[in-house]
Amino acid sequence: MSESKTMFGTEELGRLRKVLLHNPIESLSAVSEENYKYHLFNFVPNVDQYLREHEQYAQMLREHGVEVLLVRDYARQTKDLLARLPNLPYLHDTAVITSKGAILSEMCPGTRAGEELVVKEVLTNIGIPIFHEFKTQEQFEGCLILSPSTLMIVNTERSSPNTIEGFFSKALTIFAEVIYIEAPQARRYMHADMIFNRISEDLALYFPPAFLHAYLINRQTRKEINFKTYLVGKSIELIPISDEEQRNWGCSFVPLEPKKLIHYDLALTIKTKKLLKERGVQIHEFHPAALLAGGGSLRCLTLRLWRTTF
Ligand SMILES: NC(=O)NCCC[C@H](N)C(=O)O
Repeated sequence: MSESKTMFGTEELGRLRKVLLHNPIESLSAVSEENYKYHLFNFVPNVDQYLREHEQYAQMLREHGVEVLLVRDYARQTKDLLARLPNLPYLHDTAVITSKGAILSEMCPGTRAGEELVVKEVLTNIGIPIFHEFKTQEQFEGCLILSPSTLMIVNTERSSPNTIEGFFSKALTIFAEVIYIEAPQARRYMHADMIFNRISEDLALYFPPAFLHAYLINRQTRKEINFKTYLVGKSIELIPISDEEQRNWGCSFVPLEPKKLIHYDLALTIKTKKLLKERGVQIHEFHPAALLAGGGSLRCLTLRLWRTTF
């Protein structure tokens, strides 16, 4: 395989090398007292402060050796769309990058519709092919790669079960198995990273009440499983987080490398931080204020393009 072919893909749980971010200079001031709910914000952001915090986060990634690409440097034909997409910074929801190319989301109707057009152009200009894109009437806002062999898809309020069903066979051309989770349809569980995330090969955080049903799907069979038992059988320890931690994006962190994360300082309680420290986990904390307006975590702000084994 040539070097350029290996410069994207996030299946490996090793080091985070390259990400895509978007600082929403053109769109954020459009979010007002009248429309912030329509725009899926929790409150009206302080624009200057939001952009400052976003830059601090980008700088933190660079200091940890991560290459940071910006949407504005790669969007050409779609540049005009940047002014009307205030949620474009939450790039994590718009695509998942495999070593075969991007699984491009189909954002729900409303304020986020159209983000995928920008992301498609940007990824193409970066040199990342599109492995799969959905039809315009479908709904799919991301999934989680657990390992080179396992993809996890959660049915949330931002996806349609039919869309997910139609994607299984394509997903199974890359992954040996798909874990499909039915979660409660509520904003607090809007995307998969709100209920589960892996810290290393053998450790993960999760919010048990969100796992209503879990299914294991491979090319031959489909069966209901107990999510925890299945992962414990693969020697993965699952640490449950509390209701409050889940609401504070407890599972939604950015793994820099196994057992080394960037996370909001307010996401986890002292008790969980202690459990993680005892297992050798290092957390680099970031304090958000204006960033909280958008209702997303640092992970949501980060489209991970490339991770390597080491
Ligand atoms: N993965 C995530 O949970 N993303 C956060 C997205 C926040 C955005 N304002 C939204 O509601 O879609």
